[in-house]
Amino acid sequence: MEDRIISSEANQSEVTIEQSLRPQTLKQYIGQDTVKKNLEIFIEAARLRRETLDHVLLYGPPGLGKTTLAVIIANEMGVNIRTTSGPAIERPGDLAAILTALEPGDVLFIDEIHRLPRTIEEVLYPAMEDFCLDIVIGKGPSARSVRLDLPPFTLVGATTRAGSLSAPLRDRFGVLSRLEYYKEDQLKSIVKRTAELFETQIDDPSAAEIARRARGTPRIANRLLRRVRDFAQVKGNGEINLVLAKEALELLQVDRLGLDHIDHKLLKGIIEKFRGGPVGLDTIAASIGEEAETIEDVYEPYLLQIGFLQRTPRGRVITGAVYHHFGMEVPGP
Ligand SMILES: Nc1ncnc2c1ncn2[C@@H]1O[C@H](COP(=O)(O)OP(=O)(O)OP(=O)(O)O)[C@@H](O)[C@H]1O
Ligand SMILES: [Mg+2]
Repeated sequence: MEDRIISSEANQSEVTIEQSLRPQTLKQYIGQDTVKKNLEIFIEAARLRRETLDHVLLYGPPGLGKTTLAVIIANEMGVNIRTTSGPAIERPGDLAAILTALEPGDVLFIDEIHRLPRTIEEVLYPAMEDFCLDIVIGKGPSARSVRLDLPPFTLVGATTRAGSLSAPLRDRFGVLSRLEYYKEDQLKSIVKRTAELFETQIDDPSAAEIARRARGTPRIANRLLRRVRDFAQVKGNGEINLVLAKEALELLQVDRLGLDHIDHKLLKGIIEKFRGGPVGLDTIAASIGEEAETIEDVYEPYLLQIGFLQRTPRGRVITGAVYHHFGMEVPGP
């Protein structure tokens, strides 16, 4: 799969820059008002009672701010954060080592928690419920189980696929927060905040233009801003205005709704080869030479979100909005 400028996943070179852009407090965190309001209350209550915060599960598409929020939770609680991920924990011993090294009240952040092996999950249950570990010492007939007390901690789990989480694990989280795609004005605020951190001048219409094409995703908004800023540096004096912004975005081949050539290929393929559908996922996949799974996980979510594509029992269907977007006439029934 090729690299796309509008990919919602972080690319290798972005990791460091993203860290420097992360808001550090709930106040600085733009949007996600429901999630924020709830967390504010739970954090305040836990602090007043001098207790650890309940375990928190953050779920939602890539790039919406799950990792950012995990760091903020630790900051707001005034504790340390220890970060790991589902696939990084291979044996029960790995998890035991992490858990026993925690300080009382710490946040343990497990990213991609749906990829935790089942055997590890089982070690996690008593740790989450009673702050203890059951470990087996020795082998064969002389093996015995020992119970180890752990410091109280808050587990913050993040996943892009809440559906793949086992029910017993999901049930052990006290707070479940779903992150939503951002609205245009929220993304605009994020773009302006990032520009300020970059010490780059950007006018309002340009920030709005970038926000509109960012597919509801802060990660994409920040990435587009960086590319537009490069363009403004080379073609102008570094300040971003609407003419420069539009020219840069045109060059990046991101259209006014944030669609790129792959989206176009997919949508036009369905129009031209299947008269707008319904057409089965596998048929689409074969016709444009992509894996069905890639289409479902990577290409489709945003097209469904903006109402360009619908999933029906008989297959995928294009909506009238797509024809409008391409300046085509909507075909009759
Ligand atoms: N609410 C927000 N306000 C300002 N910036 C944000 C917000 N949410 C996310 N960002 C920015 O977007 C970038 C991506 O966020 P983050 O890494 O937290 O996403 P994620 O949900 O963890 O993604 P992934 O699923 O890929 O792990 C960060 O650099 C962060 O600065
Ligand atoms: Mg993350």
